[in-house]
Amino acid sequence: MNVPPPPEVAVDAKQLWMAYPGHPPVLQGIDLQVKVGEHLGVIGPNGVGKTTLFLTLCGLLPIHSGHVTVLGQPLVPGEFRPEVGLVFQDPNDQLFAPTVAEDVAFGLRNLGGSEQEIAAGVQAALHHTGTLHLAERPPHQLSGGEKRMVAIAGILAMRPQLVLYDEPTANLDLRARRRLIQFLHHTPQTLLLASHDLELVLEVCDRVILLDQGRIWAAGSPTAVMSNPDLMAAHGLEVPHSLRR
Ligand SMILES: Nc1ncnc2c1ncn2[C@@H]1O[C@H](COP(=O)(O)OP(=O)(O)OP(=O)(O)O)[C@@H](O)[C@H]1O
Repeated sequence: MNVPPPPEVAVDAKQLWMAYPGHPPVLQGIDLQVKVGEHLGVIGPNGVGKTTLFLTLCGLLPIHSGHVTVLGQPLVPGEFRPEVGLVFQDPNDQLFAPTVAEDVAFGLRNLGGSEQEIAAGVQAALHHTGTLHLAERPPHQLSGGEKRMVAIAGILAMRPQLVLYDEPTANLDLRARRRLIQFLHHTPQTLLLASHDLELVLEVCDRVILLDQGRIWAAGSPTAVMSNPDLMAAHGLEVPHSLRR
């Protein structure tokens, strides 16, 4: 049997346009390649299309025009791809089961497999995210930081190769944020990370794109892009403290 080689490019978008029905286009000709294993930051002011880009790349929104492949396969809107995981901006959008363990098991169960395999997958994901001690707790009683890590566990349980994190440090205290940065820094998967937390992007990402009005205005190393005061100011952003002279 001929097994195709694993893709080297995790995301390949050419002239991607997307518009919500009855509204002007949000994504206006995005050209983007993300290599397998890369950690890509997506920065830009409010409302410029970061979340829309992520939802589109996960197949949750229809494409208006353009050509996109994800992990070597053409993107088909509406198709569930367990190898592509999205961690939502608000963990409350993701967590709904009566216990943390059941929540983390949900996606795995949809993939099939024995109860033993599901239990092992849940244990591994909880362990990996440092949330094993929360297994029997109801998700709605958890703190914001705990919810975030449990939401991540639910995605990682499905063993994705590409994970998109939308504002992962929103509402986290300093300690939870630091723990998450360490976690993301060491994550082996290809990672796309949209955030207003520019220090997070600096610590976690190999490369960054600056999105504004649905277009990419700059791409390069996080230090090079984010230390450019004119570029940052032109797009309503500030050079992060650690890059100020
Ligand atoms: N369901 C929808 N219907 C119509 N317009 C929408 C919808 N969802 C988002 N938008 C609009 O699309 C644009 C891009 O929104 P999006 O959430 O992708 O921006 P963002 O860059 O992630 O913003 P933020 O940094 O504030 O999270 C905004 O103008 C928003 O109002």
